[in-house]
Amino acid sequence: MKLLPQIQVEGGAEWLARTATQCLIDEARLSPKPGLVDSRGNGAHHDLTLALMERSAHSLTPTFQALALQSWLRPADIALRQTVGRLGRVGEQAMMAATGGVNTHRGAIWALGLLVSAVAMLGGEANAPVIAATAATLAKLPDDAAPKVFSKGLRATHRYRVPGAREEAQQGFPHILQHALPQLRLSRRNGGSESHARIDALMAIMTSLTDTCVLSRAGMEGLETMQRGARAVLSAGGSATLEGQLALGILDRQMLTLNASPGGAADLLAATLFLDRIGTPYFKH
Ligand SMILES: CC(C)(COP(=O)(O)OP(=O)(O)OC[C@H]1O[C@@H](n2cnc3c(N)ncnc32)[C@H](O)[C@@H]1O)[C@@H](O)C(=O)NCCC(=O)NCCS
Ligand SMILES: Nc1ncnc2c1ncn2[C@@H]1O[C@H](COP(=O)(O)OP(=O)(O)OP(=O)(O)O)[C@@H](O)[C@H]1O
Repeated sequence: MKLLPQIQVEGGAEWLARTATQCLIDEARLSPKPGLVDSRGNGAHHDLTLALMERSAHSLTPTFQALALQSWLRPADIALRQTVGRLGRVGEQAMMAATGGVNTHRGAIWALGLLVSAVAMLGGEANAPVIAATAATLAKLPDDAAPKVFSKGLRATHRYRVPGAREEAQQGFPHILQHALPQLRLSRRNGGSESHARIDALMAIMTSLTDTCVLSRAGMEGLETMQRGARAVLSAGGSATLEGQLALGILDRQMLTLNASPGGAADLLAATLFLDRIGTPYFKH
């Protein structure tokens, strides 16, 4: 691993932060996403808009930059875990200040924050499996300074005995590595547009994620509807095909009827786009 002058570290951190923000914006604009905020509208959300999501994404750039700078070539230890936890909470405050108190990106700060830190720990250059494994090592460490809050996500994981956002990270983001990235690349190879490939990657996540946003709002019926509907889109040939688009339309209507929104899957799509982009390392530009 090469040691870089501070100016290059700062440039690398800035690039990581800008890339993470751009992935949040790309995710938010991508359409049509069932139940979620997209370029068409607010989906199942009454307090979210695309403009708010974009404002929130921009408010997080300094947080991602600070995470990258503080993590640069550092080992995964308790001291770094505490720093990352503190910066993540500062990011949540910045998000809340930018949105007037609306939760636009809590799950996304968690997933992308850990991945930005992991790339920086690896000196700015690594492949997706190594980055995800490094992020998992960090996520598994305890953060004693974390306030003991009983969140909606935690309540859903206890009630339904399923893994949530914490576990997804601690397991090394299996929905990104085993579902979303392979589907993104397969759909691109099959000649679909970039938007179709991204929608298919979202569907691949939704086929099996236990998304606590969906569970909190629509229970197990909502989760099963999401997983079944996403499988139907992919087995119809994906969103580039007419059959796939029909299945996607059905799923969209079902999610709206159930007031369900796969916010966790959306976060993991943004994180997938980030890992996909990091495949072209900054220092090789
Ligand atoms: C772990 C987090 C996401 C809290 O999770 P929890 O499940 O308790 O609560 P909450 O309902 O507030 O948020 C969960 C969010 O995760 C996303 N999500 C839901 N289900 C899943 C899933 N199965 N996999 C991944 N993400 C999911 C959704 O966006 C959801 O809104 C996070 O807010 C946290 O604890 N942050 C502490 C700061 C920190 O340590 N940061 C370090 C990295 S920056
Ligand atoms: N395009 C998107 N549309 C909606 N949510 C998204 C989108 N992208 C990511 N998310 C994620 O979804 C989460 C918001 O979901 P939700 O509104 O269900 O959370 P909540 O505020 O805890 O619950 P509620 O709105 O039911 O009170 C955010 O943490 C965010 O990271």
